[in-house]
Amino acid sequence: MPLSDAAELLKYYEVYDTIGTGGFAKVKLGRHILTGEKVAIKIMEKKNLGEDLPRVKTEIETMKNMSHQHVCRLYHVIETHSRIYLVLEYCPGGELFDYIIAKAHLSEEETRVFFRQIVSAVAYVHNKGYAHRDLKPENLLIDDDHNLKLIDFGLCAKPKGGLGDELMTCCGSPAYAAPELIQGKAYFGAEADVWSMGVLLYTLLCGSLPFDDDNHMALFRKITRGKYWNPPWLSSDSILLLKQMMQVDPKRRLKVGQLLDHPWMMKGYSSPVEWHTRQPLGHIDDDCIIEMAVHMKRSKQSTMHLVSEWKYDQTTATYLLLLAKKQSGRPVRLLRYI
Ligand SMILES: COc1cc(O)cc(Nc2ccc(C(=O)Nc3ccccc3)c(OCCC[NH3+])c2)c1
Repeated sequence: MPLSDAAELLKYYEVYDTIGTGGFAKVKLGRHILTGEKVAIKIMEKKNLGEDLPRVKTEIETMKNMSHQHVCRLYHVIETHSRIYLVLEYCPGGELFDYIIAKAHLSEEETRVFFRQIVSAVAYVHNKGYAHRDLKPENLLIDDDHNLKLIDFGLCAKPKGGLGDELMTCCGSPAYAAPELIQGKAYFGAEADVWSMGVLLYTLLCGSLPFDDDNHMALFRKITRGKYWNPPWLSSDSILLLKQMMQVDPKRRLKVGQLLDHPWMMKGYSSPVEWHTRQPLGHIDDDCIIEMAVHMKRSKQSTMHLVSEWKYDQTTATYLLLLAKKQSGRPVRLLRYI
């Protein structure tokens, strides 16, 4: 990578090998020097983004508003002459997609643990007025506590008038796309996300896609028909929930609110899905502020003020990574000798 671009990144991070290459981005492993915390660094060449640049800007603004235990966290945005770097939460368990493949399919119990986390993340995103629109196992990563983190808000939308407004752009992966979306009809993002979650639930329980075909048109026909095979190992409760989520008519489809305490979701649990965030954006942790104040030789007050500006610069990254350290039970300490 050209020195000038990398120099800004290398001021704050050690950069290791590439762990993923996507459409117009690649993801490398990294380590934040000051806290020692591992991170994922999404690297995008501006020249390759072309007309997708506005979409990336949208994703960045969306992520700045997201702080939730099941949403991958954005720590730092570095824009240089030719690149945009996103420093993101480290999720060493890899993709849920690979996890399902490795186990053929998951038990109903294990699926329920994961699916409650997915519903928690999606309910939070919807409550913020966004629809994700690209829900699939590839966009759910497993962190080092074996919890799921929702990633990739590149296709998410925030309709001007809130989720009550209809969307038009057709996007996401066809196999997970709702019938109304692939028919080019005006659709509600929240309803389309519920369909995709139904497809996701099916892949977790069955280890395959409910609607699949190499031929695009054949796939579209299957989705609009809405008929799929239920493997013999599915419980009748699972079959019912899948049916309620993969309703071709979006008005007959389950709402996210009904998922939170759905009987299938409650089996073995005593409380509905907790979708509120455990790390509200406004809350500033005292221990982290004090450690930063000492390190920056600033007053606690001025450090608190600086962090509260949430510029997603080195200050934001240092604060959030110190907080991550504290939440993982590691000492709230910055490297002294620098
Ligand atoms: C909001 O979070 C986002 C947004 C986005 O646009 C992209 C990503 N992508 C990420 C984030 C983290 C990882 C990661 O930590 N992976 C990893 C780390 C250690 C071992 C194995 C995987 C990431 O990985 C991409 C490759 C996974 N196949 C992508 C997050």
